[in-house]
Amino acid sequence: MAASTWGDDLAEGEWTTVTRSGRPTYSSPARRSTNPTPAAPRRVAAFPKPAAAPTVGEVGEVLAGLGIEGGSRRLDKYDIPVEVSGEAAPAPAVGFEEAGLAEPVLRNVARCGYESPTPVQRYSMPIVLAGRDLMACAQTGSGKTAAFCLPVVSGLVVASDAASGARGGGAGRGDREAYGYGRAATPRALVLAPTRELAAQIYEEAKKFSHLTGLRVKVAYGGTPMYQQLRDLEKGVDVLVATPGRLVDMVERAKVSLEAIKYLVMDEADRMLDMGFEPQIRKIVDGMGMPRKSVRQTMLFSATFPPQIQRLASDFLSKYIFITVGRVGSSTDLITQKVEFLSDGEKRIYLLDLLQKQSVGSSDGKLQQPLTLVFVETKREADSLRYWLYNKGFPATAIHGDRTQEERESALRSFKSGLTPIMVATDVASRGLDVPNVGHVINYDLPKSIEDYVHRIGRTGRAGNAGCATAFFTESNQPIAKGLLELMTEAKQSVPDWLEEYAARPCYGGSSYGGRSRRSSGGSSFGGRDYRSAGDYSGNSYSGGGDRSSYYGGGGGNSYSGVGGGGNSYSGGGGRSSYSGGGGSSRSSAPPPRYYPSYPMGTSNINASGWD
Ligand SMILES: Nc1ncnc2c1ncn2[C@@H]1O[C@H](COP(=O)(O)OP(=O)(O)OP(=O)(O)O)[C@@H](O)[C@H]1O
Repeated sequence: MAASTWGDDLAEGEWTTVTRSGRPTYSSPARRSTNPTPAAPRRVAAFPKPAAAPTVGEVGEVLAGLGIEGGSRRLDKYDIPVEVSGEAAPAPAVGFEEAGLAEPVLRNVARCGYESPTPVQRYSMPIVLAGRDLMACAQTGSGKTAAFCLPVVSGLVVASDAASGARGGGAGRGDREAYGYGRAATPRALVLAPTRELAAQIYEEAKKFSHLTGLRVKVAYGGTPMYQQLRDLEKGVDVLVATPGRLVDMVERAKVSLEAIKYLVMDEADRMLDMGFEPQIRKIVDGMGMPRKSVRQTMLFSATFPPQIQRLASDFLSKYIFITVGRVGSSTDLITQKVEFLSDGEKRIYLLDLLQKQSVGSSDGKLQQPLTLVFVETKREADSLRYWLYNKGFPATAIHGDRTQEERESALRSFKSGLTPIMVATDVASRGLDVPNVGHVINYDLPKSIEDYVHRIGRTGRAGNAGCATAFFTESNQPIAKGLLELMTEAKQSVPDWLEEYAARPCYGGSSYGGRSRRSSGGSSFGGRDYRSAGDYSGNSYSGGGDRSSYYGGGGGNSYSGVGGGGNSYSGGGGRSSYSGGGGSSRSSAPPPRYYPSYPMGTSNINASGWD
């Protein structure tokens, strides 16, 4: 192919992403049709959907290509356990209307095409609307953003209406009149997120939920000139979404005041309170004029909440309610997980093998590739692997902290659109990013902590869709073996014998692997059970730890039994590993836990003789 210098600049029309028909249907992103919008229950115009690469059904084809059955299953109902602890927790809402959201917010929910709330939304909305603090642990892709945005936006709308009523109607929302050029912006809600891309994503969601409410939603993150963001803030802000570093900078320059904060939300809260961010977070919450915890309302959300982080987080909360949705700190059942034992030297060849197997060839020589995220440990490796893949004929882009913000955004756009369906990433892309229809997450380098693994694989299998994740395990990953074994067993995945052996070995290095993190590495403490009830889960429980909540759909009783269901062989070449997915935890007895490459493959797109 006539490759351009970089994956991001890939010439149009050369590659395509997987289509339902299996035929190559590549066209420029501008011409590509958008996914059908689900029927809105209320009569309002739906928000336009951005052009996205493959559809849900198409991801199913990817899984089928990898030998996994049932991948395209769209779940309408999902039986999921919910646990609630804390004093006098409000009952969950059945639907958005029953939750008590303000009318304009309900219209925006309908515009988004959301028919019924997900479990984390059902439980969170009444808690937040009742003015309670909340720590919520819910699986990746389960709708946490709306779970905090909707009640916060609704609360602000109601407060603004009350204030404007007290003033005798009149102008606008809230204390808009108090703003002016040169004055510090005084948001009433602050949402903190650990990465710029996640802040930008939450901002877009919050804007949708605030549409036609009169609320002003603004965003502030680093890597872009501050003056533009400041000019925007000077026009007034009700909801500010920010990364901690840029926010501290703005407050120190007296451009933003935190004195009017009524709602404080930390998304990916366990990451935010990990060693790297904690000092900044403490400064923002305790040292920059924000109202104290009994005055403001504080909400912490994540898919993982190690007990030691919960303990730390409880400093910021007042008489809070804790909810866990889904199995404790686990990955979702929607993701079929597989782990391969490799040496470092085998990784690249194996990766090519995987990518090749999931490529679907077509009559005119074009290849189709599902959206695939490849996680590596270092920025250098991200660049190096991306070049290498590109030279092997795979359109890849990369995202990591050494790229400029413009490059990062361009990489993400290129990935989302399917122009470069492979994205090599460091952990900067592991949390929160919601890219529809990512079919495969490959942990080329496993992370040091099991929480990071949970978040990484959570980039697929989102919002009721299926996905798959493959991990490359090397000798040096032994510290994570125990956590991985527990996680995979709990998610009813096929676990190779060798992983059990590694998990049983004594692990030196303890729970602060590398000495840089409070997070757990290999142990079982990654979960989300309320640390206040450790060992004795009896007190103040709303549901008694077993309410089963329907997911993405009203009514009930359908229970989801796991992805796949039947011993499909994943690997093809060599036939060493079974990728059976659902149907109960199984132990596959793996012959020698080594990878024997099935190359050369004689494919049209890979220069099989040119591996390095
Ligand atoms: N009630 C709903 N009905 C249908 N789709 C929904 C609903 N709520 C959220 N979604 C969609 O589900 C997807 C995942 O939501 P979101 O990004 O909030 O997940 P998350 O729980 O924050 O995931 P992560 O832990 O990875 O950050 C989004 O595309 C969102 O639009």
